Amino acid sequence: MTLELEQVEVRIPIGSGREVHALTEIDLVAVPGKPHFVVGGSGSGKSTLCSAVTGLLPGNARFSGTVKVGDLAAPALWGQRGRVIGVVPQSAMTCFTPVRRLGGQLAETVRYLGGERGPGELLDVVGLDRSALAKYPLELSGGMLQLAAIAAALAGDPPVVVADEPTSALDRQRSEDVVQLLAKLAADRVVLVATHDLAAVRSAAADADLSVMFASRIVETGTAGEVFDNPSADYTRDLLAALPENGLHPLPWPTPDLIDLPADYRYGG
Ligand SMILES: Nc1ncnc2c1ncn2[C@@H]1O[C@H](COP(=O)(O)OP(=O)(O)OP(=O)(O)O)[C@@H](O)[C@H]1O
Repeated sequence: MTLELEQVEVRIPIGSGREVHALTEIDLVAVPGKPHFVVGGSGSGKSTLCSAVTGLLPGNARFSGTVKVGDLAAPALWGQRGRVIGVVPQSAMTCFTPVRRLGGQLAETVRYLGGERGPGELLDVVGLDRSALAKYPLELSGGMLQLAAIAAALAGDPPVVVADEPTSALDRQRSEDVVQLLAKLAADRVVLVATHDLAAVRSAAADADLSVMFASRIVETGTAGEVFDNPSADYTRDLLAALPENGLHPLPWPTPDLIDLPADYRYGG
């Protein structure tokens, strides 16, 4: 099953007739077999794109366009969160209650979603030792907790998994481990990952698909290796040059806030 976005737009009213142009003319196709990463600067729209897929947009957001998995399109798709779309949150801490052991929480999630794999099998899939089942969330490290959150996202056997900044609380090595795990999980399901962590994508998943966002639009899509070695958009070139390992050159053009953004706004003015 394929995840497809066609001409998706999201506008968020902020009062006095003004609105944030959070997503504009988004076309994206993510397929099983390789992960699809979405990268871009802060405020470019990565999280909103994830939310447009998972149905977790702000209540007052105006959505238009098509988001579908196979024949199931939003908004009906959004009602199948957990079963058709598994969600890995930015902070793993927010998806578990601190007062119950991990095993019970995972078992309850599996039961609720009607999943076929039990908590132990789910931990096997993400490479977390089964001893974690007897622990409280606060007894697990940040990296272990993020793996547990990925296990929870798989509890309903969804054909699509969406992860919004799954490495933002992790150090370099743990980030690469998580990106590698998500790439592995993409072998037989769609995996869409929003991240600012270009370095982790580069080192862990060079044959992944990559979309680059700037100011609410996707400005470039290709395989990660191609985009890193031969970027076609000016914004991608400048973003890569701004990485610490490339000399930390600041972006020469400003990043706009997205309030009432003119329709013809493009990087470089
Ligand atoms: N609930 C909201 N109300 C108003 N504006 C919002 C809301 N949520 C997001 N935005 C705005 O939408 C735009 C896109 O935000 P989004 O969080 O999707 O970007 P991002 O690329 O994920 O950024 P970051 O990497 O900083 O998380 C930003 O201008 C943001 O301020």
